[in-house]
Amino acid sequence: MPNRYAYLGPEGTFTEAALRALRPDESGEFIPCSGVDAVFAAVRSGAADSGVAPLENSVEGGVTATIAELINGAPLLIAAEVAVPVEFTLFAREGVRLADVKRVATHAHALAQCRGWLAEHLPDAETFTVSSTAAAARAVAEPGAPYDAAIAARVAGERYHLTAVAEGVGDRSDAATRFVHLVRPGPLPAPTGADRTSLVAFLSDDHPGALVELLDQFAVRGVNLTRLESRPTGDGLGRYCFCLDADGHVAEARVGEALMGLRRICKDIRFLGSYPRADADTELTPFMPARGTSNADFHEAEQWLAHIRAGQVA
Ligand SMILES: O=C(O)C(=O)C[C@]1(C(=O)O)C=C[C@@H](O)C=C1
Repeated sequence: MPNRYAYLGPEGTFTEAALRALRPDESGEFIPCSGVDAVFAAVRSGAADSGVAPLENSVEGGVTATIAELINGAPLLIAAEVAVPVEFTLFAREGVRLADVKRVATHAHALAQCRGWLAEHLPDAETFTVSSTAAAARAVAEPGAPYDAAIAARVAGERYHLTAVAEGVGDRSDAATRFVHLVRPGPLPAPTGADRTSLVAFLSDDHPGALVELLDQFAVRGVNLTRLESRPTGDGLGRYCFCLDADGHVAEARVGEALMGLRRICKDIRFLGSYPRADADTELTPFMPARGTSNADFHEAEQWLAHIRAGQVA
């Protein structure tokens, strides 16, 4: 049976482009979902074997719907990631000129990345957010569409037979979104030497320095953090948990020990996976572990302790 992949649809989303880049086989079945929550639900229920969702954007930051699903509900693991460049085009039905555009639809994250362009070129246009950029393009293509134009990926414009009214409407031409491949809990991908570990930490109590203690668990073991985001737990104002991405794989001593340190000081930890880093081959500066924090250093110290415990004190 081919692999069934759930993704934020419909056809033509940036998420679909991410899925095409991520999937290990060419034969999979694509299951377009109407929201990130539906992607998670499909993977959790087994309706899909895995799913793809956007996690963070280089301009607008974290994708709240994905982060909320990762924190809450039945746990899923991140098995892989990919960064996709996001370039936005303003699409309309044939014959519509820029001056005719009064109502623009797109995804909230896309809108946030095109605000400057819209303010300059369509200052009077009303904007509407829909479930995805491709959903906006599809809606514009329908007869009697409630919108004049959609901001979407080039493939979405082609898929729904729209005409490009303006290209490169994003405020940053170098914008990129990081997508994650979600699976039900199971064996972890093997370490590659350039991996990332994601988790959510729930503090035991609120006291001065609580966040510093948490960060210290990584710092003293020479583990580099690549993302730290606080999200409300939902248990009342001022109650937050912390979503972290760290360099390295949980199979590495340095990362494993940091996680054990967190386990000792936190109320709860949700492990979200260790998986190959998408930017591994673009890394310019090789990672140099701080003194005493290389995997070899950890291994040597562990052996030393084992000898002492075994009564083999030299
Ligand atoms: O609407 C889409 O095409 C998506 O894949 C979602 C999404 C997002 O959630 O940020 C992905 C990349 C772009 O930043 C805009 C929208």
